[in-house]
Amino acid sequence: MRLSGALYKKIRRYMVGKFIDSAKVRVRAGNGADGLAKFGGVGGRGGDIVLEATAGDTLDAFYKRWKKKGLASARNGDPSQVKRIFGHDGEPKVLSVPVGVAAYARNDLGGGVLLAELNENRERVVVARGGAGGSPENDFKGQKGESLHLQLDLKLIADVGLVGFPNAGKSTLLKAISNARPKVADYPFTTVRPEVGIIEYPDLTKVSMADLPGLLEGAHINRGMGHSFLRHIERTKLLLMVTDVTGFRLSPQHPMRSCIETIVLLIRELELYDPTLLSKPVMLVINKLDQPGSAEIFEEVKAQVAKLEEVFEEVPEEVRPSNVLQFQHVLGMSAKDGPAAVKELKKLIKNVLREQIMLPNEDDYEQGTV
Ligand SMILES: Nc1nc2c(ncn2[C@@H]2O[C@H](COP(=O)(O)OP(=O)(O)OP(=O)(O)O)[C@@H](O)[C@H]2O)c(=O)[nH]1
Repeated sequence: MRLSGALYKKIRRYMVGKFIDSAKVRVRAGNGADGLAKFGGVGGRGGDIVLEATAGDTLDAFYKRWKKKGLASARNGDPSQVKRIFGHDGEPKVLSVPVGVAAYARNDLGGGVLLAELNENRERVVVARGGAGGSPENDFKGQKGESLHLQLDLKLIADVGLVGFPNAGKSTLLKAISNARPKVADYPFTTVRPEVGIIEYPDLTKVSMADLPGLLEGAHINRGMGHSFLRHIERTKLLLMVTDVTGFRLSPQHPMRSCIETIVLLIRELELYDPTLLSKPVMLVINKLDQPGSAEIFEEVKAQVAKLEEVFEEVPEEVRPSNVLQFQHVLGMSAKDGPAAVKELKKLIKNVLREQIMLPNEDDYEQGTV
């Protein structure tokens, strides 16, 4: 096998998409207003900072809304006056965030404390409390509102993570197998943000599957979308490697990779990013079997992946993965043919996950720390 050539050649800029799965903003809740001691008047309470999950909202939009200002603040309470003895409370500030966000209060050491996770549309959470109004309890002195550095992380926890080079058919597969309706187009990087679909089974089992943007050679060094989404793979229970039976070529300036080469390169990328990733169960889907001549290639590749150590021996040292991977299943299909074509895959996914259920769930965020 020839794998030399410009392996880490520069990727054309316009092809490199971006998605934001983490955003920061400073928040300041309103201060409580002073009370009027002489008449026993109570000052208004400061407004809270509230996060509200909105389906369809994105962290990109949140980032754009707040990046310039950098600070979101709620209104202070109104003081108690002779005319209005109970001062009005300050309006809360409601910040719209995407569903699936985890909110952390950052500390000076760069760590953070988990404040809340918003997993339902319209779910609301107060992240900074407005100060109490001045009253006999506090000597009629309005209290300061809380302020903190807020970090929002898009928490993508899916059971299954689809990985593969661009254009392998991951979005098409997700569409065929789940309720997700991702955008599919005939050019690389259609998937610019992880899309999650739910696979439903007749026995009501539900399995979530995330389509992660196409991996690139060099993703481990943050090429393409690199780390930003490899991070999400860490939290999945099962990896589904999707390859195009006809191979992959990023552009005419890049070398053509055969199907088996893309498999080796994918293993290498995942391993270089985090060797423990490959201790998860991995299934291999060889897609686009409707292409002419693909049946023979499929049989050949199937035989090769059964003896990966022999394939690795032929690979130049600089791209050779260190560990031989054992795929749980190797499946050929044409995702384009829709749900019937992925029936078998659907069954296998459930079986593999069933076997894994005995394992501890390492995927969740550790409560309280980031
Ligand atoms: N012939 C054939 N084409 C397919 C099949 N599956 C997907 N395609 C086509 O391949 C192209 C890429 O499919 P996508 O599903 O967008 O691929 P992807 O892996 O999600 O791509 P990225 O978003 O770039 O990572 C589209 O034109 C699909 O119609 C298949 O089974 N057979």
